[in-house]
Amino acid sequence: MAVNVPYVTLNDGNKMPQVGFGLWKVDNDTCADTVYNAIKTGYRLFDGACDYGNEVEAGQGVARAIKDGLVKREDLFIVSKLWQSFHDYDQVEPITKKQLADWGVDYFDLYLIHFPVALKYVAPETRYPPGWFYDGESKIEHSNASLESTWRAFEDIQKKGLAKSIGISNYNGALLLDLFTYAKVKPATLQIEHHPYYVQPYLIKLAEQHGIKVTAYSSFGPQSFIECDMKVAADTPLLFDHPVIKKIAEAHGKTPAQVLLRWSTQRGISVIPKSNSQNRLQQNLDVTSFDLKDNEIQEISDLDKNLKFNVPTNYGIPCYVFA
Ligand SMILES: NC(=O)C1=CN([C@@H]2O[C@H](COP(=O)(O)OP(=O)(O)OC[C@H]3O[C@@H](n4cnc5c(N)ncnc54)[C@H](OP(=O)(O)O)[C@@H]3O)[C@@H](O)[C@H]2O)C=CC1
Ligand SMILES: O=C1CO[C@H](CO)[C@@H](O)[C@@H]1O
Repeated sequence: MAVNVPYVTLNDGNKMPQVGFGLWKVDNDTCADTVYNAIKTGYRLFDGACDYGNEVEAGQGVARAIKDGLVKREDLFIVSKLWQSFHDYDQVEPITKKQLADWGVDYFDLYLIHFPVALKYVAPETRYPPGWFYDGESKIEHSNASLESTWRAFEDIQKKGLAKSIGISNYNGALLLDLFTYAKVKPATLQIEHHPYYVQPYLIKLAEQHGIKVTAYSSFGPQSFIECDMKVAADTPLLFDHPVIKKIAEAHGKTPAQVLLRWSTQRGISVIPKSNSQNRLQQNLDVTSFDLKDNEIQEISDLDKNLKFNVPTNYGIPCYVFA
């Protein structure tokens, strides 16, 4: 049976499901079916990106669900992101339109600046207009497109109705404060890495003080410590194996994954887990049927190690803006 998820109200009045489905690492050949099944299971928010390379297939899943009468377009909340190589003011509207065409829809519910670092690919290319997408061989340079001009382009695509809400991802506190000096429209959401090993309480507080809703990505933390600094990993169990998480999961008769998602949603933070398994997809959606006690939330928050693992390397070009 499909599960109903709660909605959060954004600072522009739009309503966003608090639990969504993340599309990173969803294979192209299974993506349409995965999205279709997720809709059937009750997912209404899909978190995509140009960089994930599966927006066409995700759109096919959406189109099939609409054709079969499972949902209407307005029931869905489609999120996409601007990739780093499209930050120039003049690139933003054309690439947004290209991504909308890939999805087969005429507006995004939310469009985000993916990373606050502008790049340019100096190369011929295949998938996008010349120089617009990485071909695996070209030279990459930093671009001098300012974040202010990219945000201005975002405000303009919102005015044109291409995105109902606009937001940012991977901004730190300093970049957020800088944005407040020039933004006419405040971001509706900030999407960041957020799990018990990387809590970022001050950044979250700053966003909340300015009415910006936070979305957590990588809610389960690293899946293997090969992804992290091994020195940190030595005394750091995977979150699914952590005794505190396991103890709380057992106390509630839930899985560690559900506890990790509930730790965020109960504090007003949205989540976008991805799963290729129908069973896990179903269980990740059902995160609000239990409440953690205040001391359990605190115990989980106390696991913080300031351990960020999702650091984009972008083929050797520095993109690290985190403190
Ligand atoms: N803005 C940004 O820069 C970023 C955004 N994102 C977004 O966030 C989404 C989620 O982040 P991501 O880093 O992929 O991490 P997730 O937190 O979604 O973790 C995904 C991993 O957890 C496994 N998993 C999922 N559900 C369960 C469960 N119930 N029990 C056990 N294992 C489970 C999945 O395996 P399996 O599929 O086998 O179930 C997969 O290996 C992305 O899809 C993307 O949309 C992610 C990173 C950066
Ligand atoms: O969103 C994403 C998930 O993380 C990856 C690695 O940092 C990014 O490249 C990707 O765009």
